[in-house]
Amino acid sequence: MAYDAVVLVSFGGPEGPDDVLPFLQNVTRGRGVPPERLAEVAEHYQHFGGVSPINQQCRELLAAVRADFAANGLDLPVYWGNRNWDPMLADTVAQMRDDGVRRALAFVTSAFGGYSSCRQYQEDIAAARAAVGPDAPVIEKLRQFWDHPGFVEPHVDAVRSALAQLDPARRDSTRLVFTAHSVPISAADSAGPHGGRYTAQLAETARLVHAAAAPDLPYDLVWQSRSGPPHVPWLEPDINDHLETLAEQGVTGVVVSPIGFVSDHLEVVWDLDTEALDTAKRLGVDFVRAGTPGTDPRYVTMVRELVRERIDPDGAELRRRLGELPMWDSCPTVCCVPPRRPS
Ligand SMILES: CC1=C(CCC(=O)O)c2cc3nc(cc4[nH]c(cc5[nH]c(cc1n2)c(C)c5CCC(=O)O)c(CCC(=O)O)c4C)C(CCC(=O)O)=C3C
Ligand SMILES: [Fe+2]
Repeated sequence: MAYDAVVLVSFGGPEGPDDVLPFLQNVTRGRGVPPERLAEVAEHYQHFGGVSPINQQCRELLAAVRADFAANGLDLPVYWGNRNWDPMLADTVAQMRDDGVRRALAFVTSAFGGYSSCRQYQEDIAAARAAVGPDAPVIEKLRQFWDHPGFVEPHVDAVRSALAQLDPARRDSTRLVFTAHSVPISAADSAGPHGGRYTAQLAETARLVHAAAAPDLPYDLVWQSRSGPPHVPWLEPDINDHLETLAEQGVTGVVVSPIGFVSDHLEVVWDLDTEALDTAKRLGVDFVRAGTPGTDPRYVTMVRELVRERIDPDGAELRRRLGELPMWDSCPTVCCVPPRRPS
């Protein structure tokens, strides 16, 4: 199968105060997020002048991937389109069509399975192609990469350097805490071809990062950034509640590693660096947040490797991974079927 382009597909974020509300409307259209929650999140964005860091992070990743492709003789143009904000994916796909692209591979900025992390991006791609029409390029999503060394190793190093900032004399009361975006329990239950994959993959990433970075420390996997109406159950505990529990147990310091994310976007700089940090301060717990892959060269190389896996004749042999959970290239149609939303 010949491919003639790669497209980076991401979430998108506002880049000024006037973008915030229309962006949030794009994110939450038809998703039953209460207006109070929306107002609260709008404030988080306005706190940063209405600018989410995510688009700039995508520009930097795009530049790094283009440079890496060029340096390694991979002669494919790299495009970029978002789910929720400019550059919108449909505009990007129209540009790809105008440039004569026939068949492209999509790198999505989420490592995991699940509706929000995987299936919804495939729906975004399908909707963008439908908007462009019958001559839109075919676009195939690259595989999930929760256990790829190019994703795991930057998290490992980030945990190591975060730990180095805590008092070594209090290592006995230090805890490693991994976080990921909470999702409705119904979405977690239906993640992947047989359900439960979002949490299972996160548990595997946590296990791999813990084993390589700090095997002597106890660790937990908890959740952040819960949305939705209060009566709908989401994955728990929340990081803030968990910090309370840890403080009660006598924990004096935490390294918080957001393994659920690939860059320091707003869920990281607000929900962790602002909110969770405040909670930890109030509890008298030392708190260091570990970094995310961002444009780590190993992560950038991973993008090229995922593409090579699919285009090289010996591609299957190129697959690097550290975990043991089942892995697949294209999702079956029954994968991550969106749960019915309670009204
Ligand atoms: C699993 C997951 C990821 C990780 C995978 C991935 O990376 O895609 C993720 C990432 C992100 N989520 C983001 C932002 C938002 N997510 C929201 C709402 C929601 N997220 C959900 C899940 C996830 N979200 C869900 C189930 C909802 C409820 C509404 C719905 O059913 O869809 C809302 C609405 C307001 C609110 O928070 O209630 C916002 C603004 C940003 C951008 C940050 C920035 O601007 O820098 C990023 C990277
Ligand atoms: Fe989200």
